[in-house]
This record gives sequence, C-alpha cells and structure tokens, in this order.
Amino acid sequence: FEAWCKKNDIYSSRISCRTTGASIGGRGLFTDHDVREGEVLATIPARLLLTSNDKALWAGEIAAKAKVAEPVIAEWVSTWSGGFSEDLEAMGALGEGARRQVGVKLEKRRKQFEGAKVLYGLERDDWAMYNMIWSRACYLGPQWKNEIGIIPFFDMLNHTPKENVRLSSLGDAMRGFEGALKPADLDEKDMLIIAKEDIAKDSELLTCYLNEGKADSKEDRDELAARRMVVWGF
Ligand SMILES: C[S@@+](CC[C@H](N)C(=O)[O-])C[C@H]1O[C@@H](n2cnc3c(N)ncnc32)[C@H](O)[C@@H]1O
Repeated sequence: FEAWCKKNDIYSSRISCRTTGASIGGRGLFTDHDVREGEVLATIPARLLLTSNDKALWAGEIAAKAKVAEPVIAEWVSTWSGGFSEDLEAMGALGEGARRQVGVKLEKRRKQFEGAKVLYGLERDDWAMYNMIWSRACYLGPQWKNEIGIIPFFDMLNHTPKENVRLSSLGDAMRGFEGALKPADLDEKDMLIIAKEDIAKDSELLTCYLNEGKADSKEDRDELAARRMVVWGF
C-alpha cells in the first residue's frame, strides 16, 4: 500500500500503514516521527479519488466506477476492507432498541442497492463492495461542491471521537489567506491531511466518522449505535 501511494504521488511525511493489534481498527496509519500541530501529513492528488455527486445513490456510482477503474485504481480498491458485514456477533453487543434500528437502516440500504443495481448496472455480488464503500466514503468539502468520495490514504484512518487529524482540500485550506500562492505542483482539489495537535511518534492517526456528542436521549444513542453498525460494522 505504501509503495502504491509513493508510485501515485501521494506525498506523506513519514506515516506508515500498519496491520497491528495496536491499531483500533486492526490496520491503520501511524506516525514514524513526532508530529507538530498544523503539520501537513499527506497530500493526495485529486485524480486518484473515486467520487460521486449523486446525492441518493452515490455508493452505487462509486461502486460502478470502482468496477471499471483503470489498473492503478483497481490495485487500491483491492486493499479495501471493513464495513457492514451482517456480523451477528457484533450485532449481539447492541441493545434491543439499536438492533431494531439496524433492521430499519438495513432495509433502506437494501432498497438503495436495488436502485443502484438498475441505475448503475451493479450485480447481486456487489453488495459487499457496496457496503465497503459506505464505510470508506466522506464528504469532500466546498471546493468539491460537497461531493462524496473515497480518498486513498485518508481511507485508511480509523475512527475515534477525539480525532487528531483533519481533512481539507488545498482550495479550502487556502481560502481566507488572501494573496496566498498555490504550490505549483498541487491542484485546488488535491486533499490534505493536517495534524490537529502535536502527535507523538508511533501513535495512530485517527479521524472522527460520527459526532456522538449530541446524543442525549436513549433513542438518539440507539440511532447512532445503529448507524455506526450499519455503516462501519462496529
Ligand atoms: C475507513 S476504513 C479504516 C481503515 C480500515 N481499518 C482498513 O484496514 O482498511 C473503516 C473501517 O475500519 C474499521 N474501523 C475503523 N475505526 C474503528 C474503530 N474505532 N473500532 C473498530 N473498527 C474500526 C471498521 O472495519 C470500518 O468499517
């Protein structure tokens, strides 16, 4: 994966992808040095992203693009894992209310998938890929007109409520800095991963998938737990 990143002009400043029990998600990105707040940890060329501006069936469009992607992208897609897997054991950890909501969300996902099959020519076997796409995609921000996409390298970050990095396109990061010059070798739509705080060497880089701070009723908490399960499988 790191060789793939290097070959495709993903610049990352001494960050490694590690498969280890020390990673909260089993595999994730780690610092190989002491990082300072504000440091740009990676730049990712816009051309590598798989994106969609279909608000309803975006995962279907991305799945269709992933299926016919050029070899370079296909090589990256083959590294994907995670997402919702109908893992009954994981589901057992949820309370009754949350489990009920998982059922409702799953029903909705299945209907969307049926729609995506028709519109984007997906097949029944694409269900696992479809779910994986849900678990790896994010909003790309104003520079991308809030399209949804999967960003190589960034998609290796695991979740924590208290993230230590943030994502921004170069264009969004530069907005407000009047007169700032764009680096000549970067595009406004290229994505940056920026340290939100000082991070010690050998720490996992983490982002927040889902803000759980606002859930103050049991129903809200169940809804969030269900969403976490159906989107990310944990
Ligand atoms: C965007 S990917 C992150 C990278 C992923 N660990 C990998 O190896 O490709 C999202 C998936 O990572 C796993 N994951 C992320 N954060 C996690 C956490 N806090 N606890 C358990 N699993 C997590 C889940 O399988 C989730 O569907």
